[in-house]
Amino acid sequence: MIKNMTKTGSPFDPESILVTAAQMRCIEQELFAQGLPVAALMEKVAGKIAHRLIELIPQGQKIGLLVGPGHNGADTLVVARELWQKGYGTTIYHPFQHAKPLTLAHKNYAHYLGIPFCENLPESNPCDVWIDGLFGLGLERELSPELADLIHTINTWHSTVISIDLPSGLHTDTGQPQPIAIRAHRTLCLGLWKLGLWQDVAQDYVGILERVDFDIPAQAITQGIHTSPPMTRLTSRAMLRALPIPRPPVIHKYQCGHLLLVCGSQTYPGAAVLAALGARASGVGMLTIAVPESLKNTITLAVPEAVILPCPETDAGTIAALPVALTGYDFIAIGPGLTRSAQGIVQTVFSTNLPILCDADALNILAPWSGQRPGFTVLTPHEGEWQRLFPQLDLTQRVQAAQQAAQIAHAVVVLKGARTIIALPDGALAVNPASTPGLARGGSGDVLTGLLGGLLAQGVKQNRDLTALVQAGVWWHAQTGLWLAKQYGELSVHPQQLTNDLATVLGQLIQAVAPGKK
Ligand SMILES: NC(=O)C1=CN([C@@H]2O[C@H](COP(=O)(O)OP(=O)(O)OC[C@H]3O[C@@H](n4cnc5c(N)ncnc54)[C@H](O)[C@@H]3O)[C@@H](O)[C@H]2O)[C@@H](O)CC1
Ligand SMILES: Nc1ncnc2c1ncn2[C@@H]1O[C@H](COP(=O)(O)OP(=O)(O)O)[C@@H](O)[C@H]1O
Ligand SMILES: [K+]
Repeated sequence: MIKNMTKTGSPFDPESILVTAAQMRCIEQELFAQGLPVAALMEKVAGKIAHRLIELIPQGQKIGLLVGPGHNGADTLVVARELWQKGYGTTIYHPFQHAKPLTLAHKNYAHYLGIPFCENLPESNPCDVWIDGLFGLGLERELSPELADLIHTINTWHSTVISIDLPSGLHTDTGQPQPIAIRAHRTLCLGLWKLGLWQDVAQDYVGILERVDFDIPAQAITQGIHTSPPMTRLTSRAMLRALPIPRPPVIHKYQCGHLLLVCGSQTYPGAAVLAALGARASGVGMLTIAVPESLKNTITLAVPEAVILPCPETDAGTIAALPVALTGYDFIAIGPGLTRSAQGIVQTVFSTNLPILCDADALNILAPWSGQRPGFTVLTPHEGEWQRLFPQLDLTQRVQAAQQAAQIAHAVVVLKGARTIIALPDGALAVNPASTPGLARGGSGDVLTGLLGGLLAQGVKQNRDLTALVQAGVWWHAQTGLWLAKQYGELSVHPQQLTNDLATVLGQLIQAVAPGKK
């Protein structure tokens, strides 16, 4: 019996929680309802922001502070006061006629202190650093042309911009600019990570992402998020609870899972090799690879430990049929390099109730998606495959689209990209927060398919949390790319290199989080 789909990420590790604007508001309201004065929270939060800014900004730098009408602006006024009193040259830009009472109070006090105010931006950039406190999670409509203009000007000045909570103009939940947004060098996100900051579209705006923790009590977090399926951000701590899959001293290879990979064609023999090498890196106990019979030698040379299933092939060199019954395998991964003419075997595998992962051409053959299958199913589309699979789901809202697809297909949907999203049928969502554009090349996904297939074969055999392994595999794959990019540059992240380094990089990742652990 396959273990129920559950989520990783401790419920109270703030680093792993993603919230919408509405959830953050709910959490804040709980704090205020339980007696924490709004102004007290603001002082605490803004004090922490100011402390961080003093670490980041050398004395003597001229600082411009963009102050909005709400509490994002109020935070920034408190920061302006603290920086001013520490001797920084600060100027406040507050192009608003109205403001919330607390914002007004801090504005009056800043005037009383003699901090210079300006209504409008000057022609040329007067500051070394800008603090962006125009809007945070309260942005509720498109920016007016005047405000869009102001943001455009700041962006054209290319000076250092540090955004408070979110880059102003960015939608808190979708990460979409409304219609423009500050391009920050660094974003100091307050309290809990906002969902929008981790979307592909936001990556051009957020810069370096830091979270300013302000000790939100666990019960307030629970109260704010318990009514919706959890949304988590994959953290090393959580992922290393699932990886590496424990391997007791007395174990034999079949207890480490048996994966069947159905892949390859004469057109794409390499996809089968890369997927097989990805599976090897996963530690799977037994690997059987079904390929067109003409590829048998190629695969054997590349992956001598694999059992090859030479399949009858079409004139075009694609798999015509599977020569055996699909029994004895713990998991099946199908797709890499099949070409779209392998409909027969995709339907054969799909119509079983076995646990499977569909990638690449298996997805193209199953597109557009219809129906559900009883077995545990993982789909790993990139945006191109997505458009064929779920043409009705709007990809500009990646989060909602992934959640809807997971429910429609009753599958774990891995929507790959710069920030890969993993959605579950129950609506739970996880985002992989770090990767490298070095992975944006053909073959990276084939490696991921093999890696996930191998992990899931082990997971099924040992009755582990399969969705935790999908998340951990996505994280591991991206972290290995990131490690290579940092060590040797982005061009070093080619798929073969990835397969060579997955296992050793996992060892490094473990050492970084838990020195001494094997
Ligand atoms: N946990 C947190 O996130 C905390 C949040 N705080 C700050 O409070 C912020 C949220 O404060 P608010 O709810 O006041 O929201 P904002 O400060 O983000 O701005 C909302 C204000 O801007 C106006 N507004 C919204 N969209 C507009 C548009 N397109 N054009 C012109 N005006 C627009 C609204 O009418 C409202 O007055 C957070 O982002 C954060 O900076 C802090 O007070 C402390 C804790
Ligand atoms: N810009 C990017 N930044 C980080 N990771 C990326 C980026 N583009 C793609 N990736 C990752 O690289 C892999 C590409 O997979 P895929 O598109 O399926 O490759 P292929 O099908 O050619 O093997 C995915 O894991 C994806 O998350
Ligand atoms: K902001």
